[in-house]
Order: sequence, then C-alpha cells, then structure tokens
Amino acid sequence: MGIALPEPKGHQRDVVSLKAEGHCVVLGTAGSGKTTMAVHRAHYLAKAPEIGGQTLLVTFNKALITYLRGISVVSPSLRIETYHRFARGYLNNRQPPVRIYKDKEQAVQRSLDALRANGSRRAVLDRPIEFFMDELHWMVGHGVTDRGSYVEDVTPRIGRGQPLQQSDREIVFEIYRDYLRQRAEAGYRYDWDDIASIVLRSLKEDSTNRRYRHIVVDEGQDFTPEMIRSLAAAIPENGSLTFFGDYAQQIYGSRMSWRSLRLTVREIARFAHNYRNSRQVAHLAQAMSAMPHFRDGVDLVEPTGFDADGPKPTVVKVADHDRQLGEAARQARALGSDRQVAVLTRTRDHEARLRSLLLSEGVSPWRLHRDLSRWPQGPGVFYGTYSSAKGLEFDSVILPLCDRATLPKPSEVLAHGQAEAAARESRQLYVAVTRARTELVLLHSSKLTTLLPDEMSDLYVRVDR
Ligand SMILES: Nc1ncnc2c1ncn2[C@@H]1O[C@H](COP(=O)(O)OP(=O)(O)OP(=O)(O)O)[C@@H](O)[C@H]1O
Repeated sequence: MGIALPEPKGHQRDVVSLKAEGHCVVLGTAGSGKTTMAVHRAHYLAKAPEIGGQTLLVTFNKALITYLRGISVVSPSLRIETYHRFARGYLNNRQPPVRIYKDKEQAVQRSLDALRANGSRRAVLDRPIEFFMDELHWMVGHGVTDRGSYVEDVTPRIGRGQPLQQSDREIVFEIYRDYLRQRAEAGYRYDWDDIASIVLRSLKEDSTNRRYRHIVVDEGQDFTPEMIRSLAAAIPENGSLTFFGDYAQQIYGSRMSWRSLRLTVREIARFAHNYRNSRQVAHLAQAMSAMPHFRDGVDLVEPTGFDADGPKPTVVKVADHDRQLGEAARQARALGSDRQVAVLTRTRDHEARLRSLLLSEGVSPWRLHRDLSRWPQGPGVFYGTYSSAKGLEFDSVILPLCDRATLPKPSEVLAHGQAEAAARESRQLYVAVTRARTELVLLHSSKLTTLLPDEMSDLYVRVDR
C-alpha cells in the first residue's frame, strides 16, 4: 500500500460491508471519506469469502486513478480504471469494433451555421457552440435521443436558467439530426458521448459471463446516467454496484439527481462528517453552498462535524493578474517546503506562465494531468485546473484569479446565461476550495467573484499587497 488508509469510523463502517448484492448509493459532503470508503469497499468486495469476486473501482479523472492506485493494495481481483478505459476495453472484445467520430464540434458548428444562414430568427441560434455541445451531451448522456422525448422534455431537468422553450428545443433537435447525418456521411456511427449507450445496449444483448462481480463508482455525480446504467448492466444478478457521490461537486454539464440514474436502491447512506477540511475552510465551503445561486434542489448533504482547526482562509488583493500568479508562485514555494500545496485555476490558460514562475522560484512542480503516472509522496507543489484536482486533497490550496470578471468563466455566461453559469461555476469553485486541508489563499485584483461570500465577511482574513 502507498499511503496508509484510515480505518472506517461510525457510519462509514456500515457502508464498507453493505449488502454485496444489488445497488447502493452513498452520498456525502466534501471530505467525508467517500473515496477512502470506496477503496475500502472495493477491497472488501474483492476479497470477502463467498460473496467476493472480481471488482472494478471506476472513476473519472486519470490523476485520481493515479492517486487511488497510490492508496490501494495491489490485488489481482481488484482493478482501478476510468470509465472510458472500461468502456473501450469491453467494446474492444466485442465485434464489430467501434470507431469513434472525433470531429463532432466542427460538424455541429456546420449544422448551426447552415441553420443561421437559412435565415431563422430564433434567439437560441445566437447562443455559442458550447451551448449546443452541452445540450447534445445531455441528450445522449440521458439516453433522450428521440424527438418526442427531447422536444416534449419529459425528463426532469435541474437548472437555474430559463428552461428552453419547445420551439427552441425543436431547433436543437434539428441540429442534432443534421449532425447525425454528417457523421453517417463520414462513415461513422458513434462519437465519445455515445460510448456509454453502446456499452449499455451491447451488455443487454450479451449473455456471456460478466468479468466483474462488483463495481464501485467514485465521484459518481459526474457520470452521465447512461454511464451508470451501463455499469449496472455490467454486473451479474448476484453482483453489486456501489455509487459514491456528492452533487455539490458536480462539475460536468447540467446538474442532475441520482434519481435519474434509474438504479434500484433500497437504502441510501449519507456521510456528513468532514474529515479533511479545517473548520475554517469548511465554514467557507458551507457559506458558498448556502448562497442563492448554489441552491437548486439537488440532494446536498450538509456537513455536521469537523476534526481540526486552522487559520481562516486569506483573501489577498494584488495589482493585476500577472502579479497574482507571481504571488501564488511565491506562496507555493514558501508553503511547499514541508507540505503538499496546489495552485489551481479555472482554465488551463495560465498554466504555462504559472509553471515558469514556479520554476523561477526554484520549485519543480507536478502538473495535475492525465499523464501524471505516479502519485508523489511528501512535500511538493502541484498545479492544474479545478477539475483536474477533483477527488484529491492538499495541505494548502492557492487559488489565483478569483476576480468577478474571470469567475464565472465568461464563455459559460455566454452559453448558459448568468444564473445557470453561476450555479455551474460555483460548484467548480466549491471543488477547488474543499481540496484544502488547512491553508486556503484566494487571490484577486479587481472585485472578488460573486461566487464567494462578500470579501468583508468574517470568514476571511484580508491582505493587500
Ligand atoms: N475514518 C476516518 N478517519 C480519519 N480520517 C479519515 C476517515 N475517513 C476519511 N478520512 C480522511 O479524510 C480525508 C477525506 O477523505 P476522502 O478523500 O475519502 O473524502 P471524499 O468524501 O471522497 O472527499 P471529496 O468528495 O471532497 O473528494 C482523507 O484525508 C481521508 O484520509
């Protein structure tokens, strides 16, 4: 084993040895031990006499897989991989082989341009390509790909923006249909978004023995319903699917509830104790999740207890963006001498600059990225995007560029409108904030983002540089 796993406590213990048959859902607040218990449960299911068997622990991002491998005992009956790896692996063993169409965005753009050129005046056509990509991802991810279900919108949606009118959905569906035509003409039947539905369909017709008896899903809130349904179809009748998730941390696409997964769940477990964040970091996260733009009726588990005290999060104001990055690099060097520090940004745009600033401070940083092949032990500095840090944790977290003009990301506001962009982007920021065990530093130059509580709040200490 790499890092020693803490022993389950209280309610966590029941979850590790939940029934090894059927579907279980475990929802928990940030830092409540979901990933840790997912690893414990996967080991239990891989090894338990009689009920144990080949087990798959599946999650979303590759850096988290590297981390999970670092905290797990290597065992021949346990595999840890991303969903896409599982799906490709399964499909590669089926015939005919699946070829993936990779030009989706360009094709959708062509469909959109053609409709615009036809003189349609619908305002929805003024939305950027990101909006249409997101909507098509939602349709395929939910398995809602026939005109009736999509246009009449029978599937409940959660969102803070204006719901799309039926006539606008007709237009989105028209674009989808035209995209399918282009894809077929190029000789393809599938793109990446279809993978889960193909696996699901294929498994429904597949009567051969299942490779895994048990599947454990970590960070389940970011899987589309079709992905979860395909995993549920990948286990035998005497097997189990355990879903761990936190909908406060859902950062890909439109928000949804675990109820849309169509699992057959008898009992739901909830973890409310936060073992990671200091009381001060947790209070900030809690205040963020209580802000009006965050609230939208998705199941949130309120944290009820914290283990440690620490300093209040610091809000630092510096002259401009470049100096924010410089200050982040300086603070990372100072803190990184005896602990793990992460400098996180919303987009990849500033990574190269940040890396060179860290190098000039004499720090050799680790990039949080799919190519991170080994989880480093001991002190060090990491950098990457909020989403690349999903599921991970660091002693200290530094977040430059927390300005109102950069958060929410302007392209999200253009695609989805202010209210929906704020709801989505506040989850991104919530993920970033809750990666910090003890120190949290937020940097800005102009007004602080409205996704955070007011800068005069007593949740912070304020510093002007
Ligand atoms: N029973 C426990 N005793 C002590 N520490 C624990 C216990 N359970 C979890 N922890 C610690 O709490 C921290 C958070 O755990 P973990 O990463 O599993 O939480 P999580 O719910 O997956 O968090 P997130 O959803 O925010 O990524 C880790 O450092 C883990 O070692």
